Amino acid sequence: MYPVNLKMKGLPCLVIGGGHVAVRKVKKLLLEDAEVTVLAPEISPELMQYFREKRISWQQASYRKGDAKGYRFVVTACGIRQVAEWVHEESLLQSFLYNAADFPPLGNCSLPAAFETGGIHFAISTDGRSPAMAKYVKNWLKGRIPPAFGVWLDKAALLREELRNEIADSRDRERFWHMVFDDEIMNLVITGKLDEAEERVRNAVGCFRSES
Ligand SMILES: C[C@@]1(CC(=O)O)c2cc3[nH]c(cc4nc(cc5[nH]c(cc(n2)[C@H]1CCC(=O)O)[C@@](C)(CC(=O)O)[C@@H]5CCC(=O)O)C(CC(=O)O)=C4CCC(=O)O)c(CCC(=O)O)c3CC(=O)O
Ligand SMILES: NC(=O)C1=CN([C@@H]2O[C@H](COP(=O)(O)OP(=O)(O)OC[C@H]3O[C@@H](n4cnc5c(N)ncnc54)[C@H](O)[C@@H]3O)[C@@H](O)[C@H]2O)C=CC1
Repeated sequence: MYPVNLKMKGLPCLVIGGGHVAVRKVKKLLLEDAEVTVLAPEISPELMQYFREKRISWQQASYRKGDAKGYRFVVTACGIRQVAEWVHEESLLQSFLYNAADFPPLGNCSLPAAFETGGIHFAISTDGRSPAMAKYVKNWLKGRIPPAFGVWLDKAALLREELRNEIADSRDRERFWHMVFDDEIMNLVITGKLDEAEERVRNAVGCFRSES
């Protein structure tokens, strides 16, 4: 498994099937501003609502061989093996990403249980062995990420831009960031002593600047 973050904005995506699994995949794609087409003879009320609001296109049909052509990300969620086999063959010929939600071994990628908090993205996968466990671990982790992490990320991102020019050497920058994210400073962050943590970082910046 090779984790990767995909930019989906405007990407033509096809979801085959219109039941509850399709709804979950469509929702995630819409959150990323993908261009979504659903292909199914019947769709659930939730998808019908998206269709009426023009947030998705709907091809009211059963899948025919070749229908995936032109799409960059394709999901099968109709539970029909023949359809998944066709899409599998097409994914090999046309190199699109294929999430086989109904027959996972035929696809070339899967979706993790994911969440974002304070600008930090988490993705949990069990490599298809127990999606329910991935969901549980997601919720377990969600409740354990200190809100201060998000505040600290904002500070770190600003400092990172600032220091790119101020600490000339890339190795020094690397050493600096390892120091910022050590347990001592992060424990200050976690216990809400953000001002103290920031002061330590700023002092350290001073040292690095005078060294370089
Ligand atoms: C391989 C994979 C392919 C893919 O869909 O990408 C896949 C496959 C299958 N899932 C099935 C069942 C369930 N899936 C869920 C839920 C989720 N499934 C998701 C991902 C994945 N599911 C990929 C691997 C993820 C990993 O590596 O762990 C999540 C994480 C992400 C998402 O879908 O967006 C999302 C949680 C979202 C969240 O909350 O964040 C639940 C629980 C529920 O719905 O509450 C159940 C019932 C309980 C159970 O079976 O565990 C079945 C039918 C099995 C059968 O017939 O019995 C198959 C097909 C099969 O296994 O053959
Ligand atoms: N990956 C995942 O997270 C999960 C996957 N599954 C699997 O996903 C599949 C779908 O599950 P549900 O959404 O609950 O099913 P469902 O029965 O609610 O929906 C099936 C949909 O496929 C459409 N359909 C039927 N034949 C079609 C065809 N030839 N071409 C295009 N669309 C067609 C139907 O009109 C319907 O909209 C099942 O195989 C199930 O085992 C189930 C749970 C979770």
